[in-house]
Amino acid sequence: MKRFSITIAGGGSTFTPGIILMLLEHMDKLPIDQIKLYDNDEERQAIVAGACEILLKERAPEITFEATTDPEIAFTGIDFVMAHIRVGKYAMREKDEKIPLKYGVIGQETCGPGGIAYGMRSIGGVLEIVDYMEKYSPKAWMLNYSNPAAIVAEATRLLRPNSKILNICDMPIGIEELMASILGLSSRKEMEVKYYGLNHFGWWFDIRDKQGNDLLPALRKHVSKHGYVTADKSKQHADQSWNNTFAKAKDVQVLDPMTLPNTYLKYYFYSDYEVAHADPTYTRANEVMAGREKFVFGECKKIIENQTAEGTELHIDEHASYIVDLARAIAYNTKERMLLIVENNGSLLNFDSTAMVEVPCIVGSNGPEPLVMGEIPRFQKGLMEQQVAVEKLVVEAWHEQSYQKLWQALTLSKTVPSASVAKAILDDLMEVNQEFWPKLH
Ligand SMILES: NC(=O)c1ccc[n+]([C@@H]2O[C@H](COP(=O)([O-])OP(=O)(O)OC[C@H]3O[C@@H](n4cnc5c(N)ncnc54)[C@H](O)[C@@H]3O)[C@@H](O)[C@H]2O)c1
Ligand SMILES: O=P(O)(O)OC[C@H]1O[C@H](O[C@H]2[C@H](O)[C@@H](O)[C@@H](O)O[C@@H]2CO)[C@H](O)[C@@H](O)[C@@H]1O
Ligand SMILES: [Mn+2]
Repeated sequence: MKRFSITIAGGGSTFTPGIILMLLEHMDKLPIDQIKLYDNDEERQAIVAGACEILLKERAPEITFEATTDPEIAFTGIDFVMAHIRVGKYAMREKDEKIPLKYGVIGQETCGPGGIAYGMRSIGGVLEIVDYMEKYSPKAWMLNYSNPAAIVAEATRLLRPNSKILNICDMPIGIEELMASILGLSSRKEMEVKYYGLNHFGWWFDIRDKQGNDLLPALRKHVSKHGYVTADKSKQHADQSWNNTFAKAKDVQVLDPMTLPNTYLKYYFYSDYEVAHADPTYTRANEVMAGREKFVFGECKKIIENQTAEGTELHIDEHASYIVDLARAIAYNTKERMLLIVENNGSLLNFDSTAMVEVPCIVGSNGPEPLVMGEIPRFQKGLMEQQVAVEKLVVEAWHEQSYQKLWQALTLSKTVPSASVAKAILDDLMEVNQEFWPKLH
């Protein structure tokens, strides 16, 4: 049986150890010959890599392991690139979140001005990795979950139309796990869903069990009272801020009680509430640096110091097993049904055929085949048209180095109240992003 060679791009990510542990757990489904870590920050990656090397030697010595900052070494002889880079790292995420809040506007990683600023940084980084992959391993596939996935996906559609890249997000997966828990099902895989939207901006409109029974009414009843908060404490997020987001889905769902919403719609429907409840001096970036980053890097350092991973608290990121499902779909033509971010091309009948939408697809060796989700209602269509225009304008702004288009993008974002506020935020963001954005004219 063929064993696969994988490069993790963004090797120094807080998610790398959890994903490697997850890959080890699923070796029966996707046998691995080699794992390489690639990052452009040697020092940061060295800590994660040092720990992963020890962990792999102890738990799967048959896997060859290497960490590098050299693209030729990283991308030669591989089958898959799993990409989770964060251009500008948490220092820039903090600025993305805090600058808009100064103007009373949502400060969030992927929604509103913060997501636009992050998109302007990510496009170049992701395209560079696609190009390395195509140069050194032209048959490989890139499984991308670097954010902001909506903007990154539009950039690859427009600027690398023939590349073998699949854009995927774990947020619907996380929410479906909560739905399964709410329904008392053992796994989200017991549900078959119909969903439409853009990344971090979508709705479930049909959810059934394998016998075809309609599960939506029971879920709607629960969400209208508790959002996606489930009684099973083991399924709840460790961070209160995430649990607040899951609870807020209760208010988001009211806008269209016939569907179930993605949680991040709260930033568009309840911007005033979210801004009022944000601390402009301590945002999610600060929470993540003090929480996930400190924990992961602390544990990695302990492993290196002790020269063993025995007793480590690093844990498997089981919900990331969707990445194995995706790799298997390509490798073994499994025809798995998965939500991916793909070119619409008629999946949503009354929507821009060139928009990158999030819809169920059948995934096989030749990539994804989007399923037809039909016509979308006027409310969602209006919201999505506005948001997809923002995303396309950002990509055009990056490509054409256009200040004007980026200003339009910010002005069009539902989270921004006026063109003058958009300009003030843009000028501040441009100032701190000089190292990362193309020069705008
Ligand atoms: N779509 C999803 O479902 C999903 C879920 C979780 C996280 N993410 C994304 O995964 C990414 C990583 O998140 P994190 O919180 O672990 O961030 P992190 O900052 O801990 O890790 C990102 C790594 O990328 C590296 N990097 C930055 N630019 C690079 C480049 N041009 N080439 C190679 N490496 C580069 C950084 O040095 C860093 O080590 C983010 O984009 C995040 O938004 C996506
Ligand atoms: O603020 P962060 O860095 O913790 O998370 C941002 C990411 O959020 C999503 O992933 C969530 C997931 O939806 C949720 O269920 C839970 O399990 O945590 C995940 C992140 O820790 C989202 O899909 C990503 O794109 C974001 O980067
Ligand atoms: Mn996501």
